[in-house]
Amino acid sequence: MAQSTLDTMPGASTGTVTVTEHLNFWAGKRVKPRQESNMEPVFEPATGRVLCQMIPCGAEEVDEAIKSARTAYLQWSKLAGMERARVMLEAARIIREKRENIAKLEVINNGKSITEALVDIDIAWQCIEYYAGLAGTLAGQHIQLPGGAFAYTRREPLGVCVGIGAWNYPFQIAAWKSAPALACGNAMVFKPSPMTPVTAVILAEIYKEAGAPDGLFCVVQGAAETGTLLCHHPAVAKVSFTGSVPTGKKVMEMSSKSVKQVTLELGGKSPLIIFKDCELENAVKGALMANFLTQGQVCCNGTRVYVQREIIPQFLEEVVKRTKAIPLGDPLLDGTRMGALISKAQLEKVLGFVDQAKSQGATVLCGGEPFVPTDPKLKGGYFMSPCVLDNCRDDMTCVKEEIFGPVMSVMPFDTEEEVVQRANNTTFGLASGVFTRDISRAHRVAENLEAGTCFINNYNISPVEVPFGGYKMSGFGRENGQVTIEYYSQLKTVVVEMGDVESLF
Ligand SMILES: NC(=O)C1=CN([C@@H]2O[C@H](COP(=O)(O)OP(=O)(O)OC[C@H]3O[C@@H](n4cnc5c(N)ncnc54)[C@H](O)[C@@H]3O)[C@@H](O)[C@H]2O)C=CC1
Repeated sequence: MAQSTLDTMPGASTGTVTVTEHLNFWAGKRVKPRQESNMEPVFEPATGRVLCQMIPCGAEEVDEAIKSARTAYLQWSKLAGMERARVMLEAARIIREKRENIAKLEVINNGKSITEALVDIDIAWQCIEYYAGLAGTLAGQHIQLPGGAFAYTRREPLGVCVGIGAWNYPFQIAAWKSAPALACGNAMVFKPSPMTPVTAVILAEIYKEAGAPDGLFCVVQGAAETGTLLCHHPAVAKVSFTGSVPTGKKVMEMSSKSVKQVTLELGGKSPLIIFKDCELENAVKGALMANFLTQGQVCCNGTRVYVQREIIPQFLEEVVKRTKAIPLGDPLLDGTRMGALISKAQLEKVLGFVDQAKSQGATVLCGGEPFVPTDPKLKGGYFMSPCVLDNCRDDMTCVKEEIFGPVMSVMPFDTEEEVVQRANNTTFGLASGVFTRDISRAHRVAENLEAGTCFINNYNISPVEVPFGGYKMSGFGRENGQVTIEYYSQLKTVVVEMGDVESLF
């Protein structure tokens, strides 16, 4: 067998890798794409080189993948939870074994730093391990009825589920969606973002190696057209989507045609509120964690930073000092803490937001410019210096819209009541954060913020045991935590008569 790209990772460095293997996966193997004429180049963000070609799946291929998933589902759904758990635990073990190679390939395709990618891969196997633990606990209820009759409920899978992923956490999203799906007895067909096609197929290989039936986790490549085929397919029971609000709305609309269940993880413009009684150093660290992970391309980022007026000077001084010190450059080097944005278009879009902020009256305290590393191989990369904007107002575009880049907007506030009202004045509601030493205030603010998550005295930690998802236009349904079992299963009621039928007729 030819050496896989993953096996070449130990010696790989930025600018050296080309992926030529097939990136579709169903019926237990990688599948050659049919329509090479529609291929699109995929770039390595740190260099701007072509990493591979993404060749979208058409209707026949989507149909084949779904049929293959359906076959696997019929077998997998009949296993006991503990039997499914065994396969999933083995998959988690294999990911742990290959974590460094998977993380490296993720960096080459996504541009984030290796330090972060390793965390992403760890969260991926932890998620699979967590749901493996829950697989054996799925159970129904027994309900006694008059005359010895009784009913019981069974928690059953939905069938073939579709996962549609974004490019910011390619491998982790595939794990977050497949782990609860598989634990409940479903099969999944996953479509990664066309910009990050290379690691989901590795997860498919790992599930197979772990003993999953052929077809249990399939990967189809493609963009909007392939996504549309998946959302319209009559044999699909559920779509779990991560991405932008406009696409999420389309997914919901398409899924409604055949009444498919939907989970939507959409964007955000989350508020981070810093009170003057906070522990300032932690608040500063929290603000950096809330804004600069994955070059700021994180849906739950706390990009509207509200700081109580009295501490604004100290806060800004410290935040700017630390932002300027973020090591930016080759994402595969251990010391790097910020890599390249996903694409040239994304870089230009983010720089455009900074220009617009300036024209609307914001002050750039640092960054916000294209960054050209000294290493010649990175000259074509999509780097920008992380940016802190001061003198922002709630009506500015940079404060209202999701930028999806390393841009923090800072605004003063005076009172708790005022800041909570301003924080909630958005159509989004994914996350929020508060820094204060006053515990009553912390819990009161958490209660009053309209968001799916509120971090108290920290930001952007996402343990797999904890539910994650949005309020308002940030979506619905949850990922992670016990509750997600409910989004990948359905309840059947079985009513049992022990006596004679009392017929009215
Ligand atoms: N909140 C989040 O987690 C994310 C937000 N975004 C935001 O969205 C912007 C655009 O990024 P995109 O990757 O283009 O996001 P997108 O929402 O268009 O794409 C997300 C996924 O949906 C698929 N898709 C696109 N059109 C579809 C359709 N009609 N039917 C089914 N699937 C479809 C894409 O191929 C991709 O796999 C970013 O600049 C960012 O602001 C992007 C990614 C993640």
